[in-house]
Amino acid sequence: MTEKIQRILSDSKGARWTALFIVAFTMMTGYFITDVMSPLEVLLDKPVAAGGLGWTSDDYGFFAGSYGLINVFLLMLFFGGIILDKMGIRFTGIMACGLMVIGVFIKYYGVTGDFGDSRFTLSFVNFSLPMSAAVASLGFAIFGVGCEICGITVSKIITKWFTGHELALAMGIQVALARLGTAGAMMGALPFAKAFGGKVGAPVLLGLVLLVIGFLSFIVYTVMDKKLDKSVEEAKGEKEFEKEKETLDEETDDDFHFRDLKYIFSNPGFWCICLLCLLFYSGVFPFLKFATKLMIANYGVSEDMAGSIPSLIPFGTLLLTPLFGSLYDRIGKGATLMLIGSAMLAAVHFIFAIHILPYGWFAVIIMIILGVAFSLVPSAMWPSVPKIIPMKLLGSAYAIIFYIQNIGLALVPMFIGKVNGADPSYTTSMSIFCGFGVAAVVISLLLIAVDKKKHYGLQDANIKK
Ligand SMILES: C[C@H](NC(=O)[C@@H](N)CCCCN)C(=O)O
Repeated sequence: MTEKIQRILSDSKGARWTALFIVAFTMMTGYFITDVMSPLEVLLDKPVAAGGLGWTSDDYGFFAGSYGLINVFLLMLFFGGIILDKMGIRFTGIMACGLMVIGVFIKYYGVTGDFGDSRFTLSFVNFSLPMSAAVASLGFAIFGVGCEICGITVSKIITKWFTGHELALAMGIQVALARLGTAGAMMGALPFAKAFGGKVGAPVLLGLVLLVIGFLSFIVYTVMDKKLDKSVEEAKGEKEFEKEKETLDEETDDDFHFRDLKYIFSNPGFWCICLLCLLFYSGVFPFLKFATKLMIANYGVSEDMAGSIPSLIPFGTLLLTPLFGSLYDRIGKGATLMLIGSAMLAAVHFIFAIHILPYGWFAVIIMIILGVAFSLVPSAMWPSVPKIIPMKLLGSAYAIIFYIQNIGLALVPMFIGKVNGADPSYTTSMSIFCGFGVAAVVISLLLIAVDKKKHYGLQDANIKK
């Protein structure tokens, strides 16, 4: 057994943590870009003559939701999972990073180009956007395809290196670093734009530069990935090692068959996780897009500080996601962690909806609680998927979960943008977000029941003693 431990690269602690930090950095740059425009709504809606882009809250809602448009309507994320399982990690990761860079480039052109008063109009569906919003949305949608495919690739990479080791902790740390990207964007984008004369393009350009560095770091990872595969190949000949290999590396094309997808689709635990993911994340990521303006409108926070309060959510998750992940590794209770997180999400949005204590300090406390919820659910949800789905289908499984989640990420901001236009008090939108939390609680309870019946082991520790 000891001899075996020295044979695959992923059994070296140093190697697997290095691999993790490299790909986590790539993801972090992707998350920075995802939210770099979230605190900028206050600049975007200024008239063009005043240096803004003249977007309405409806335009902004469309832009925010465009992230998931191609993923959802062209099924790109679904195909991305199949590409990942068929073509492997290296090809898919590089393709995804390339898409992210192209998307941000277009988005940058959208927010900096001179489009005058021109509009993009589809009269047959009564749809019209300022041209800058249309171009930026196109870029964001292409970026969204790359970012989501990169996300499932990174999840598969972590599972490949950490199965049988600190899987949930590793996933927790990756998610935490990604949140650092979100927090950096939420806190830094508005001051950065203001430092450049209120130019929306400045933080986007910064994000583009970071993203290119993230792309380069993924290329470095592909070298490690090759080495891991080689080490597995070398050990392949040894009989006692065969079984381990099956679990640890499923990169070979012949292992994936389309007919196997029915295993995913017929799995009730998988559907519970999909629904929970859709509901929970619909209550968090789209909320972040509107939270800065909510702080100004309902909590009297100054424009300069307003982005810092929602940034407490991702900042809070920095420590807590790995902490809860490590708890899950050692003690288990993954499904219970998801239930508690969902209940906290519902409670927080309920408090926002009823407008009690309209003070900045109170908003800070509520955001911290939301940060805890946003650590609990992801730290347990993502490492639970490999307990339900075999490794060779993991890319497809994560892709389907992300696909369903993207329906929320695309449609909820568009809907909330309209709702906020009609009810600027935020009561309606916060009640909708609260509804997502309540529904997530119901699904978490269902997941606990299904786990009991099917023995997935969601309540068991991940580290085998
Ligand atoms: C790991 C997980 N990622 C996702 O849910 C992504 N589908 C969404 C990413 C949105 C920002 N790019 C998470 O962040 O918890």
